Amino acid sequence: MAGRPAPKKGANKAAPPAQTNNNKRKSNPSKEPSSKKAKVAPVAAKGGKKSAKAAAPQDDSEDDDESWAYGAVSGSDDSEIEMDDEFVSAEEGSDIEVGALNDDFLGDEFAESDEESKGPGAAMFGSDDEEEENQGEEEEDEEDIFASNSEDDSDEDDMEAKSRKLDAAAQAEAEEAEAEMQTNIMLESDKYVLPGEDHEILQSTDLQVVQARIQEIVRVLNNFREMREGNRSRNDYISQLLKDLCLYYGYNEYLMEKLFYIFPVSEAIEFFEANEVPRPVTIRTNTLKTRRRELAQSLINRGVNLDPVGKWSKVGLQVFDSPVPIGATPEYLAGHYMLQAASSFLPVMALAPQEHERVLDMASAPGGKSTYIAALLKNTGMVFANDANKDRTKSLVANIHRLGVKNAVVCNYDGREFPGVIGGFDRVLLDAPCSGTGVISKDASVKTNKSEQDFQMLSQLQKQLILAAIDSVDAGSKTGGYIVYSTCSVTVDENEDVVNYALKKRPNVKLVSTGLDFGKEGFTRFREKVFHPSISLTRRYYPHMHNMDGFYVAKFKKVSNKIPKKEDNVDLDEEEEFTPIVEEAGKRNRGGKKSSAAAAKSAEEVDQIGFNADEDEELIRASQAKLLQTQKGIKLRPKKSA
Ligand SMILES: C[S@@+](CC[C@H](N)C(=O)[O-])C[C@H]1O[C@@H](n2cnc3c(N)ncnc32)[C@H](O)[C@@H]1O
Repeated sequence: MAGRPAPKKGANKAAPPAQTNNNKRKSNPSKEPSSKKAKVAPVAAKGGKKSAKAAAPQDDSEDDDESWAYGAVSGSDDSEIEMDDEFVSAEEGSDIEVGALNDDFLGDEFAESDEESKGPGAAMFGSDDEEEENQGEEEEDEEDIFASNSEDDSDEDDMEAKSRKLDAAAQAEAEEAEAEMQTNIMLESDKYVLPGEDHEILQSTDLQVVQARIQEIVRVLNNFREMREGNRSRNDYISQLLKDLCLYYGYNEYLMEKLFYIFPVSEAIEFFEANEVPRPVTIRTNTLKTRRRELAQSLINRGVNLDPVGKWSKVGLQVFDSPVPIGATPEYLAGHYMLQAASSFLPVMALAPQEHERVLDMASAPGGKSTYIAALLKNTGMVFANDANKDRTKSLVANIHRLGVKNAVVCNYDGREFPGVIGGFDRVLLDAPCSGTGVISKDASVKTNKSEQDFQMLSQLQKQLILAAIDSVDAGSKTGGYIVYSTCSVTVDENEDVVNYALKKRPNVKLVSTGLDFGKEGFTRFREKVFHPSISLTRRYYPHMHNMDGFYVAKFKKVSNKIPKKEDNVDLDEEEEFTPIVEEAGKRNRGGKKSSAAAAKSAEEVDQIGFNADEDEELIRASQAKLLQTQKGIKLRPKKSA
């Protein structure tokens, strides 16, 4: 990025749906295009339109849902129509725009190109000066012709001179016609000339120009054989495109490259464009206190304009607009709902906790998923809502109270210390700390604040946490034995790579279907990487495709509590040496001292880690006794050993 000006402010801002056209990002008023051009969003008008419709994939037939027949949900139509109009203009304009931008671009390009090496464009477009000169000559010629026509004294010399002039005029006209033909040929073939490295246009902060170039390059890449210039390689175009995308959308180069290769070219741009548009506001009905129909009715009575989030959820509502702050209604304060992104319902739905189970939510603050788990358990069983960040557990506790959750234990451990803290869960959710590349529309700082090192550290942490999550589940659970891993990131390093690592390190788990009936399959190959074929069972969610935050969900079934020893584990490279997670946690825990009972065991002893019911019972009893003694002065007699 050396020497390149900082991205324009507007490029970083998440624009509201109705503002996704490039007017928002215009930086050079002197290059203001026609009104038609200004309406065109860069390639992703379609994505924007989807966003504007605010429809999850299964939402289409939601209108038919008779439970909503009563709904005073007028107004949603209006907003939709308004947005549609906006985007229809953008789409309608796009065809015309391509040509128009092409012209504009070529004009700029060739006006600035080296005189000596005038390309085809030099002949086609000529400079302003040349044009004036030609025009002057033409006028002179015309005057001459008319003057000569009016003269009576037509001697031979005069005739010859006039004839020569006529020939010259005809020749000039023919050349001009030829040049015009060339112009047309150029437009028809759509050859796109990349700017040279030293070209001034590379430094341009005129986002209009950058946007036009993005469109052109995408067009070339989509029809490379026909449209590429000379023997330019695909990489030449892609490297220019990546620079332009960084400039236009305001990402750092490292992240841009990471995200770009996840998608086919055009789709990548839809993704980046969708990140500029906020996702719909959604809430989750707290079924511990109310039902969705009742909640919807109460909110509608307050003038809130809403709809079910989609057929895939029985508890979600999408709020289009509200005359009252949706985070401060009496229903909110009474705990009838949680303000929660639609994507964040998915891992809990995949986890599918059953009544009376013991569930661990390993990274749970502020508790959107823990409280959903508690609701699905109908306040039976137990949810251990853990988070390593003590400050964040405050909002977790507040939400647990507000929503009337009575079966939760809040704890504050590094997740990697499990199952040393407590194990033998029926199900574990690991909604892992991640880079947040799925929620850029909410937090644009992600575009620039993550380095390569951050990604390495995150993926390392995620790998350690996923092993701890697996080890905390009891494979013998009668109803469960499941682990769900999720992130709000779309990068492969934080998703498929982590899951693949877990499969390698813990052959006692296998992937199973998430039970979610939409979402894209996880990658089984990505660039040079090849993953376990069962990773296709995992699911990816994208803002441009599902109109929800970018998300990833994987579900494992633990088939045995026995962790294979190193020698059984055929596929490990040196760096991935097998160490039971409890031992690792013990070392890490409090300056290398093994603080938990299980962590104190040697690697041999923890052959069969997972859940040790007696040990847990001991720990719980000891902690209850301590509590009774300190708070109520009651001293329990120690339990007689058998
Ligand atoms: C994606 S957020 C969790 C959101 C939460 N599941 C919800 O639905 O409200 C990730 C959480 O992981 C926590 N975290 C980070 N490192 C952790 C660790 N080593 N062990 C446990 N939690 C950790 C962060 O404090 C953060 O609250």
